Amino acid sequence: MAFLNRLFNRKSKTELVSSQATQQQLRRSLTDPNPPTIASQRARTSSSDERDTFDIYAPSRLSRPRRVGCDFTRAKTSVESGSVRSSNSSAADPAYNIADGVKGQYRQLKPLHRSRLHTIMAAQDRSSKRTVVMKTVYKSRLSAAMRTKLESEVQHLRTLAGVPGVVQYLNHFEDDECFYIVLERCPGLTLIELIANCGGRLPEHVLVPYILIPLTLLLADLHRRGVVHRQLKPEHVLCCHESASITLVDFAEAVNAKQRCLNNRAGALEYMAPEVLDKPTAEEVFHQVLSRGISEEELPQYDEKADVWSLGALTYEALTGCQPFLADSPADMGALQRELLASSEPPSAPTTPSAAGGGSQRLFAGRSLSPEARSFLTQALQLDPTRRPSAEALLQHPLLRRYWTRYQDKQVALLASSSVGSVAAAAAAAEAGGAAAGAVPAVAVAPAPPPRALARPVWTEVGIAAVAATGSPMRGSVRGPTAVTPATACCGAPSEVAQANVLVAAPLQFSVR
Ligand SMILES: Nc1ncnc2c1ncn2[C@@H]1O[C@H](COP(=O)(O)OP(=O)(O)OP(=O)(O)O)[C@@H](O)[C@H]1O
Repeated sequence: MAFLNRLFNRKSKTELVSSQATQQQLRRSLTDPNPPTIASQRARTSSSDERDTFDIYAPSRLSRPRRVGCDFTRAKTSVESGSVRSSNSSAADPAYNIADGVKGQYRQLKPLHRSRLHTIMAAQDRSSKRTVVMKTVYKSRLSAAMRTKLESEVQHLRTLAGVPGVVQYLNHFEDDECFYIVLERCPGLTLIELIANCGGRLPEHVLVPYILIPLTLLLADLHRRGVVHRQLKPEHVLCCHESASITLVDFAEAVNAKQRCLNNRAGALEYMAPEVLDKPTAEEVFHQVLSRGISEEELPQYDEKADVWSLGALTYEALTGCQPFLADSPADMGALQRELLASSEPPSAPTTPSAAGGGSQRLFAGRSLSPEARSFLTQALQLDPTRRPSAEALLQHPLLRRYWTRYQDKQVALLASSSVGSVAAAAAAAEAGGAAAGAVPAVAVAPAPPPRALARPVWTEVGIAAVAATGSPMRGSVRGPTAVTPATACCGAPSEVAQANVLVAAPLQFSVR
């Protein structure tokens, strides 16, 4: 933990600003033979950061071409101009509705990130004083397809409200010029910043228990719900030291595979799975369906394994400091992936990590990775999605099992640091939820989705409830991320191991609405 403290504290000293430009620079520094230090990054941005103006990433300040910035003046003055629409409470309808004055509820603080289409601002809710993030999307630059995507993002964020690890949706509205989505302001650093702060790569003992395990748990949870994120990359994973949690942002490309076909290319090229690379774009799908009269179901599909590939690419980058695959086009990327993974052998059984990773020589050449890490990457980066394990199966991988105790210790430390009030509330909830049955009671008291501020304590409290109601603290050994479903936990004998598993599996199991 001391090591993590040092990593995260560096952020406050350097005052890194999350932005596409900064993050590109960070990534470049990871692959540079002579990477600029964080201090030099700071020197490059400090004068503008201190001014806290809208031009902090003016093109002239960047050594590399970037997309043209937005017209912030217009965004700023739009507060007063025209009507403002706000969301209603119906989760089924993400339409932006009229409600004058909603935008005035938020005081814009500073930009965190901007692209051609939108900007992401830190803002403050004037009534609650809560710091939030406001995604402002410029209507004039939005195509019909993009608007649909935006509505789908809101829909997903609302459906996933309260799921630990998913950025919390707070509000959405529009005025004449922009759409606005208000989200919780996730604390901490993006994974790419964390990697940079750590000198270019993360040690396995930091990455696996604090980031990879929670991220794999979250993916397994999302996939169980049918949601495929499709844009998993280090910039979208926010890592918070204080709450020892990760948060996934940007659900713009997310799709619920139970409701919609996954047949179009989406996501960031560097993290895109081979089976996604050769798919048509959303526009091409649209035209194919229109012009050829075929239904979407007839087009080639892919599934949630695409996220598992991205997880593998992200893990490789975090451990080595280099992106595994870099190419300029989907075709080149496909060829590169095949070339680097050509010698890949069928994945070894998860129980024999030392035997795994024998293939993929080119990808791993010169990389110092443990046998378990090589095995994990070999499996997650399987070219054939049918041979790639699911996120849930990866939870049983030796790499994750090796650090499971450390992950669990972190959860127990969180339990210990929870307030007395939380314990009392959780114990009361446990009692109300059937603690009298003597079985693991937490299952019966899975709480309603909480406000995001409570998202982490939810499963913590559930765990506390389990411990409090059974009178058994975390004593027994934990066998790892055994998939304990509420049903099996209820029916099975409430052994210490079962309790511990419920506690450990809580982030995965108790977030269901
Ligand atoms: N809720 C949030 N809390 C804190 N920071 C955030 C939040 N949402 C986004 N960010 C920051 O803004 C950056 C960009 O966010 P996001 O990916 O949603 O925007 P984007 O324009 O869609 O990015 P891209 O298109 O490059 O993927 C993130 O990498 C992160 O640094």
